[in-house]
Amino acid sequence: MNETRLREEMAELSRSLFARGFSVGSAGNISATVDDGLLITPTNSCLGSLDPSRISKLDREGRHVDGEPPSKEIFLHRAFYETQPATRAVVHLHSTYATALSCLSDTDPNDCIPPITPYVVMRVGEVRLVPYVRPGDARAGDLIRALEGRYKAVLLANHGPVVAGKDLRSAVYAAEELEETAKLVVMLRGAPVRRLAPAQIDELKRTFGSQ
Ligand SMILES: O=C(CO)COP(=O)(O)O
Ligand SMILES: [Zn+2]
Repeated sequence: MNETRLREEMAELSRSLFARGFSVGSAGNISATVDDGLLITPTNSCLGSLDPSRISKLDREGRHVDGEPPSKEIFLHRAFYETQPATRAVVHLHSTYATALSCLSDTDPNDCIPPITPYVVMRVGEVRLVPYVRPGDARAGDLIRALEGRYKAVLLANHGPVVAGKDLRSAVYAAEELEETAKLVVMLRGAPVRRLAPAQIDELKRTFGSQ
């Protein structure tokens, strides 16, 4: 996909997320790689009304070369690209239910989202909790790098989800799947939930791979 089309797709998918309440105000940020660097939503921008031509562009060394100033979470996004060669897009939201799980003190930090449906296994996988740092703190990048690329999705404690994908649409769909599964997890709190069995999870991985 060429850069012009990718900019348009970033604005379209962002608008769709905003329209459905996955992001409010100026919360959240989205990035995707291009041949000579990466595109990322401008800091303090509203995902509901991005101007494709004003999306920030950084070169391969991380220098701001075009558009408005980049999201302050650029460290977070770059850490995913640095540790996951197949990742081409990263989506960070403050979507309600995933953020709720990121605030609950009894969320298992190694297994924030249990494998309760096939699609969360196929699109998201295991989700790790990343300790709290303030929004825009470069240490978020260090915390992601310490995971050595093992997780496609994480929850930032008391903040929200971050999801990586092989392209922009995959990352957005995975972020939506994560949010809807988080909603189920919150709805089912206290109820005797049946997780998918390890053999069922293996079958999904064998059949569908990592999509
Ligand atoms: O979600 C956000 C911070 O965590 C929004 O920050 P930016 O507006 O700088 O992208
Ligand atoms: Zn945020």
